[in-house]
Amino acid sequence: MCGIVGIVGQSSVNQTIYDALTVLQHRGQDAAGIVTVDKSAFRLRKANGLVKDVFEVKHMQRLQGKAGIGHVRYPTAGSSSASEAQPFYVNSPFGISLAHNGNLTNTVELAESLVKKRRHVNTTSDSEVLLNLLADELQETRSLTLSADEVFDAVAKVHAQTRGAYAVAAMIIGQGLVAFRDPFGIRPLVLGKHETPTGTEYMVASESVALDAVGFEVMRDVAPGEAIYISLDGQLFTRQCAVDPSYAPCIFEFVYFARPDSAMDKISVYGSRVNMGAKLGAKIQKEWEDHDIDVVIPIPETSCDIALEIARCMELPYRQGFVKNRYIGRTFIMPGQQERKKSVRRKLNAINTEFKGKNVLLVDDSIVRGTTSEQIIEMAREAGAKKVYFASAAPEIRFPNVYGIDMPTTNELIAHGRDADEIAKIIGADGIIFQDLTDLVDAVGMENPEIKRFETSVFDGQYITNDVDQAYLDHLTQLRNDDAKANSKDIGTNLEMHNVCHP
Ligand SMILES: O=P(O)(O)OC[C@H]1O[C@H](OP(=O)(O)OP(=O)(O)O)[C@H](O)[C@@H]1O
Ligand SMILES: NC(=O)CC[C@H](N)C(=O)O
Ligand SMILES: [Mg+2]
Repeated sequence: MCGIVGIVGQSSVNQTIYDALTVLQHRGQDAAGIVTVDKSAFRLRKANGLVKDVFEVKHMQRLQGKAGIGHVRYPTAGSSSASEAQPFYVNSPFGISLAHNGNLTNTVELAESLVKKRRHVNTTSDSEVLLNLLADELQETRSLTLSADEVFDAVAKVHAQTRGAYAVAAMIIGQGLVAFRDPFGIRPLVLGKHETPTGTEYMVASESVALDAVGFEVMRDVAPGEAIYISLDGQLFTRQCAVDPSYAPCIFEFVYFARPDSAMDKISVYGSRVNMGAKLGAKIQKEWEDHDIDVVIPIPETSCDIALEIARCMELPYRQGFVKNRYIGRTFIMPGQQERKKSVRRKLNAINTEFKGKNVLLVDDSIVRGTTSEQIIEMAREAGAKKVYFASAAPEIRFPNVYGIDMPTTNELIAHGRDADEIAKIIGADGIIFQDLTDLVDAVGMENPEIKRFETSVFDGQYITNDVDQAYLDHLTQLRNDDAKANSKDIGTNLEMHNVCHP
């Protein structure tokens, strides 16, 4: 899902960006990077790995400057090679560095158009394409000092050509920080500030929790299609740059990706998860009137808030039957199925006494590939459970995601072409129940009734950008099935190309 941060500060920003990235680590565990503006030069450090491993003291010392951007990566396009870690850099015009959360759906066409404009894209990343597109539009301005309007005009032209999902923070050397969000606001972006004796500092980030953690006050969400420009002397400008913007934020952010202590588009992630629990609890009671469930047990970590509410609604005990190893990251966003599979048992362990002789209802936020549920049910039985029921706070996921979640192929989705009974059989559950899509939309939407629509394509196959057809999905399957990804891992480890990235 990737996390992005951008700051124009009054003093060194390296530590603040680092701290913000650690708080956004749940959005991407594969690679991390920071770029700062040190007078007239960019300082860059990026590599594969977690934030704590990528940045050593020597890197932090080199990341000087009062403005910068940062990124944590969960690859959803291109390869997982270190050369596709972000931020990306182009030297003209000015020198621009860009961090992107999301996924473009017309990368191939855009890349072809850039070739015709004699622009070189050195990796297979859609984010590098986006950077070159922005650079190309800024190139048109010809002025040595950019006005906010010139920056916004360039963003408007980027919107006009780009399809898909994108929340972006880009630093233009000698000028300022530009941040923008796609016209549907599929990916989140929030703006905040911090008053200091020498002036106001501004920050953009994927989630409000990043601002909270570094002492910035949340001002508001960046609107769909809107761009924010903060000049390096600290002036804030904003403009709507899309022709027909309308809200359709990705509902999966609320189901799984975002941290519960974040608010996105004025929707409390925690609140929406509690609502999901209430809706699902009511459905279970209605559909399984004579159930024999003894206890509700969450599958840590994301589902805990949901399971607690289900238990409350059903007047059943809630018990933490699984203990999570805090040193293992999120399994769903790991790059390969082998790794994901191995990690479940390393990550979660059952407390036998909580299962012995009981009929348990296991709760998860979602079932995607079924990697977690299948192994967890096995563990529950090994721990002595009599019957194991399963509840998912999201409906059946039957369609690929093309907007920044790595679910590119239908075949890997356990619910694709299967009904609930068939899914229960595969994962070994005695019964399974899924949230209805209308209930999920209500659960999230009731936190902010102003948002009338969400991006729900993984559940209903309706792609909001209207440009996704079967041919595109087939192309994606070819590009990003597990075998293709495994083969492309080592391609292009060309970090040394980046002249500002020292070892
Ligand atoms: O059906 P699957 O393909 O297994 O995917 C779904 C599971 O993956 C996620 O957990 P994850 O371990 O990534 O993170 P969490 O600790 O935040 O729950 C999600 O919360 C589900 O448990
Ligand atoms: N999850 C994301 O937002 C990924 C951003 C970009 N598509 C990449 O793969 O690097
Ligand atoms: Mg989970």
